[in-house]
Amino acid sequence: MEAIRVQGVWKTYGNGPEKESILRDVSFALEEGSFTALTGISGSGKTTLLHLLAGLQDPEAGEIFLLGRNMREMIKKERILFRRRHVSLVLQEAALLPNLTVEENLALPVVMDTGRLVEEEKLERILKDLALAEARNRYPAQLSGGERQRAVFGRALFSEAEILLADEPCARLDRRQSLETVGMLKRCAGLWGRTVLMATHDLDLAQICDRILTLEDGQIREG
Ligand SMILES: Nc1ncnc2c1ncn2[C@@H]1O[C@H](COP(=O)(O)OP(=O)(O)OP(=O)(O)O)[C@@H](O)[C@H]1O
Repeated sequence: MEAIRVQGVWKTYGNGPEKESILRDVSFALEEGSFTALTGISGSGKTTLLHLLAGLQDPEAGEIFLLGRNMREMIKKERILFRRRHVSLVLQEAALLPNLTVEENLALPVVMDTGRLVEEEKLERILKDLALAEARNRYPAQLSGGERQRAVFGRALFSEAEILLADEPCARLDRRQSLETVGMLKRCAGLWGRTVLMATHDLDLAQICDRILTLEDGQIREG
């Protein structure tokens, strides 16, 4: 099944002569469980596209289907709740709460949101799969950049959102950490059956993914 379908999407910024269409009739689909890189030069619209998928912005034209549901056909409240449950925008490491340990950072948002008790078994598995078991009781300031990035991803996995959108997750990591992190994200996404779209300007990192989509002149192309 398709996790994401984008059909004829347009996004324009500015007014009058300043008006510029960043996305022009963009269409593509991502299969469930796939790990895709979204590449393109700076300013090509990668972040804009992720924000449209996450619902932080709306397209002027076109349709966005998530898990088979057309976002345009939902009323606003329903759309917000749907995205909150099914889509996670994996932000940078800074998004971790500094006064909480790794395991608290992973589990607390879900516990607070749903009122459910922490599912210990699931927590253990995620900590293990992301090589964070030893770091579970440490605070974000006591982690390496790679560990922090994995913890942010772990939180998204714990949330059960089927769709993970990551914007330059390795921006602050060095080469070795970046390659390791993306390799781990890919394995984890596969193990946990999540659909991941990762924006990156780094072509070496993109090569690790199952598929590469490139934004160029407002259009998307394969490879
Ligand atoms: N809110 C906004 N208002 C006006 N222009 C915007 C806005 N957001 C983005 N832009 C412009 O749209 C273009 C695409 O920006 P976007 O951030 O999506 O690109 P990107 O591919 O993610 O770039 P980078 O790799 O540098 O992060 C840029 O030219 C940017 O200046």
